[in-house]
Formats: sequence, C-alpha cells, structure tokens
Amino acid sequence: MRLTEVELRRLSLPLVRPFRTSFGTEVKRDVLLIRVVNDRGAQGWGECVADSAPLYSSEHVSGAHMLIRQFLLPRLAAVPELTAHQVAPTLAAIKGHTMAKAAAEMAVLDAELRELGVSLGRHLGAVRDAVSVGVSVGIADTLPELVEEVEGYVEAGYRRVKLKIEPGWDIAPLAAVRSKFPDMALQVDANRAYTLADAAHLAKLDAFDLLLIEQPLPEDDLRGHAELAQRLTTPICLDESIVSARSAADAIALGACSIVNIKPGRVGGYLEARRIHDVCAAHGVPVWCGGMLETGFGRAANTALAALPNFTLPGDISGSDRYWHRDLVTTPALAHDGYMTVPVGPGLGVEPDVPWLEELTVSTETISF
Ligand SMILES: O=C(O)CCC(=O)N[C@@H](C(=O)O)c1ccccc1
Repeated sequence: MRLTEVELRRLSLPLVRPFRTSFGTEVKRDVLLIRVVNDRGAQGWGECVADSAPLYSSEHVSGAHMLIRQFLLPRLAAVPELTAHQVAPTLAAIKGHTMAKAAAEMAVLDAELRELGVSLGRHLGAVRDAVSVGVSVGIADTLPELVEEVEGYVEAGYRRVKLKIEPGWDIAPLAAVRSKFPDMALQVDANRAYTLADAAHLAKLDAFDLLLIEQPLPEDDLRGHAELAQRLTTPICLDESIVSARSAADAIALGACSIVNIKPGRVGGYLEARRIHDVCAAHGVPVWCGGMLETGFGRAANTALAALPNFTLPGDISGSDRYWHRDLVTTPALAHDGYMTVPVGPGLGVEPDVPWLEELTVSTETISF
C-alpha cells in the first residue's frame, strides 16, 4: 500500500480508579491513536502505549507523537508499496522508540489485514477462540481496600490476579490476599523496585505459591536476575528487560528468566512480539501477554496475540470495564469467566466509537502524502 493520509489523535481518558505501581499513579490516560489511510482508501488503527511521563520506559506519549510525525511517517510514506512486514526494516535507522514504531506498524498491519479480510489472530497464528485472562491490581492505600478490590475481580470471574508490589508493600498484601484466596492463581509485579541486596527478603515470597515474580530488578540487570533465580523457587518473569527477540534469547541463555511477559508496544510491534513468542517456545519458556492500560484497540490486538500456542499463562487483558467507563471502540472487550474472546473481524476486528472518540479528543492532526 502507499500511505496517503495519517491522522494523529490525542485523547484524555479518565480511569475508573487510580492505578498505582512502584513507579507512579495514573488517574487518566493520555492516549495517542494513529489512523492511516492508503491509496485504495483502506484505513487502519494503531495505539501508542507510551505513558504521559517516561516512568515505565524512556518513551512518553508527547515524544512518541513528535517522533512519529517527524521521523517515522516521512520514511513510511516514501515506500511506494508498503507492507506491515516492511515497517520495522524501513524504520530500523531510527534508534529505539519501540512504542512509537509499534503504533505505526499496528496501523499499517490493521489496514493491510482489513483489505485482505483477514483477522489479526489468523494472521499471527492464533490457535484458540478465547484466551485466559487475569487482572492487574495496583498498590492500595490499605490492606482492606486491596482485599476488597481483589474480591470484586474474583466475583467478576477472574481466576488470576497480579499484585503490584514494592519495598514496604509486598509480604503483608500477599499474606492478606493469599489467606482470603488460598487456591487462586496469584503473581506479583515489582516493576524493577528491588535490588539483588533484597534477595533474602524476596525469597520470603516463595511462601505464597506464586505463579511468578515479575521484573524484581532493574531492566538492565540480567546477571542479577540470574543470581536471584538461583535463590528463589518462584519463577522469575521479565517484562521491561525484554525489548526484542534477541534480548529474550540472551535473557533465557543467561538464566535470567523462565517466563516472559510480551508487550507488543515495548518490543516494537505485534510482529516482533510473535518472534519473541517463537524464541521462547523454542526454549520451552512460556509467555503471557502484558498490558499497558490499552483502550479497546490495543486490548483487541493483545487478545489476538495471546491466542498463539505458547501463550500458556493468563495475560493482563482484563475487560475494558476494568479501566474505562466507556471504551473507544463500539465492541469493548469484556472478560467472561476469566476468558476473553479473540476478535474474528478483519484486522483488529473492532471499530471506533466515533462520537465518543470525538468527545475525548484533545487534539488531532492529519498529514497528507
Ligand atoms: O491490565 C493492564 O493493561 C495493565 C497491566 C499492568 O499492570 N501494566 C503495568 C506493568 O508494568 O505491566 C503498567 C502500568 C502502567 C503503565 C505501564 C505498565
């Protein structure tokens, strides 16, 4: 395809409740959507998962917005017959900015697949019609509030809960939740809040029969994670450390992880996400789909990705209602009994809720080529 028009739209979405992690608290999402139109009139949607501040990674949404406009779009528009598989090679000269690149690739891939009449799940190699999903629970102000929030999700049918932890909020919340739900699938996410000096303390988490402990140490400390893996029985899962298929192979070879959280935005897109899935499968390392508080566009695409065979652990693809009063798509993804149905329509398989999109829009710009 040849790109003829690209719209960059910024929206402000209030969260149904504040979401606190070890690196900050979000009360609303500053969302960047990219919509591409090709020379045959087909359009595709991409969602940039970068936060409003560079706290999860070095990217932030305004930086991604500028980078897409100034550096990515001119390169993509110059390709006369662009395919989604050519996006990453075309943008390879631009260093980093995986979330910006992922949004651009997602929009081109959506347009391509809508034209072909092929769903994203089928294109990626989905083997399931529905995927097991869990819910991510932020750091709460008090233990009773945490337990009450978890109870709500268990009643809603979720069968896997992920608790955010940090130094000073780890053992007690786990004890409170585990005593209330002795048999529930439970895991924790530290978002890099600990160091190897905390190994003896982190070993206490082994008492809670967790599925995994996610990213306890800084993203560049593979050696530390490998050392920690020798001292814990709980499997180590990496998130922020895994930025490509090559980094996944390195982490596995070094013994830094035995499970991988795959987030398409973090790794540059759904095609690299599939490569990571394949590398992990080749090493017998299970994967699951992480979340970045996506809207219905990203949640639909993540559900398709999570239908690949080596996604054997529940992903952070909770229903849209976990985060949004009303979603940006007309068919918001809702979990039923802990499962999410894989979209079957062409491309992402979801359509924009245009009136609501317009109401939440802060700014929009259209670039023609
Ligand atoms: O369900 C979701 O979409 C969020 C899952 C989740 O906890 N994401 C965390 C993470 O570190 O994995 C996150 C939160 C905020 C911003 C970035 C990432």
